[in-house]
Amino acid sequence: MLDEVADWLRRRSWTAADRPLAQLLAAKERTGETVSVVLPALDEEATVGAVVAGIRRSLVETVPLVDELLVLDSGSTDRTAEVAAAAGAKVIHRDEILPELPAVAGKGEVLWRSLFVTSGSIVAFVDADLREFDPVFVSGIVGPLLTDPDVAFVKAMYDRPLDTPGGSIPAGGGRVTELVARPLLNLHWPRLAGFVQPLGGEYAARRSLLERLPFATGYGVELGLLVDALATAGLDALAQVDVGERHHRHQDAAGLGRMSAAILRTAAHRLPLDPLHPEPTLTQFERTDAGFTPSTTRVPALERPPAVSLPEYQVCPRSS
Ligand SMILES: O=c1ccn([C@@H]2O[C@H](COP(=O)(O)OP(=O)(O)O)[C@@H](O)[C@H]2O)c(=O)[nH]1
Ligand SMILES: O=C(O)[C@@H](COP(=O)(O)O)O[C@H]1O[C@H](CO)[C@@H](O)[C@H](O)[C@H]1O
Repeated sequence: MLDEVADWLRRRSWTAADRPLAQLLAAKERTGETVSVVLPALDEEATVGAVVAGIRRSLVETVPLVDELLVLDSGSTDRTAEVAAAAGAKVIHRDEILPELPAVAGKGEVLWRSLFVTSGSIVAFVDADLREFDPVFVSGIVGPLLTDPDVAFVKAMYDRPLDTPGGSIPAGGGRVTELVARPLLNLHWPRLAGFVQPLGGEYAARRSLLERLPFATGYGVELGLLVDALATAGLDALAQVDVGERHHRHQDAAGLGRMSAAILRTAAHRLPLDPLHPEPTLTQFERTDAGFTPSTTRVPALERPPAVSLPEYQVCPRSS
């Protein structure tokens, strides 16, 4: 892990408890910041209501942390819109936004379009397929943006069990994160190796940053925004907050394959042109009593030349 990342982990990695709600409300009052929460939703009738109700009850009605709560309908064919509206969200269909620019399918498409129909100086994105949702997912990621003017982009970090019909497998979730995104970032953007959940769907940022970034229209949006936020705002403007444990609906291997392809394409579009690091490493994280503890291992990079290029190579007669 780069020294810069180890230092970043000490300065820009927090827990939600580090900023009590009262502190956030006072900061919001003082700074005049406004908060929009956006839920991208494609056929989420089973879960969107509880997520919306949780945010509305805790962060709109009980305390005025959230000023705008929007469900962006990504072309649902179920009752997502009705359920979300009944729970108290504003609901806008992607086709209602920029009709002269026909919408394409994808999560990133609706996150990008949400910027045209929201007004908060801070925008927080929250998946609509979350289960056991806790409003701290929102207050945790919004907190640093209210109290630290130097921070512009905040990712949630959490334990990610894999919930199966047979039970919950601790740390089994985040499969594309562990198999695709984390290796990609460590190899090509090692300054982002400190992010525990680089693909997490819960993150918040200043509008003044988001409006200057391109949005990959598909599942590459999280990786693209993280890489571009680093390039645009610098590592010190990025942060992460531990908000506990995340449960969500899991896709099958085929779905994760399509997601991985989108992420790899988004990364390929941004690959830095500088030479590959001669001794790359991979930093992974484990939840311990001290929080998310990093462990770094070397990535084998040595390649042997073709055998024929060595004089020692004699074409040995094939043994019968
Ligand atoms: O084309 C899409 C794909 C996904 N989503 C939403 O984006 C969030 C994350 O998508 P998903 O749950 O499929 O990703 P996963 O969490 O499985 O990686 C969910 O609220 C989806 O409803 C969306 O709005 N449009
Ligand atoms: O992190 C991951 O590996 C994937 C899949 O998670 P699971 O293996 O189903 O827990 O989930 C995330 O990735 C998507 C692409 O960035 C995001 O859009 C989702 O919000 C996030 O859940």
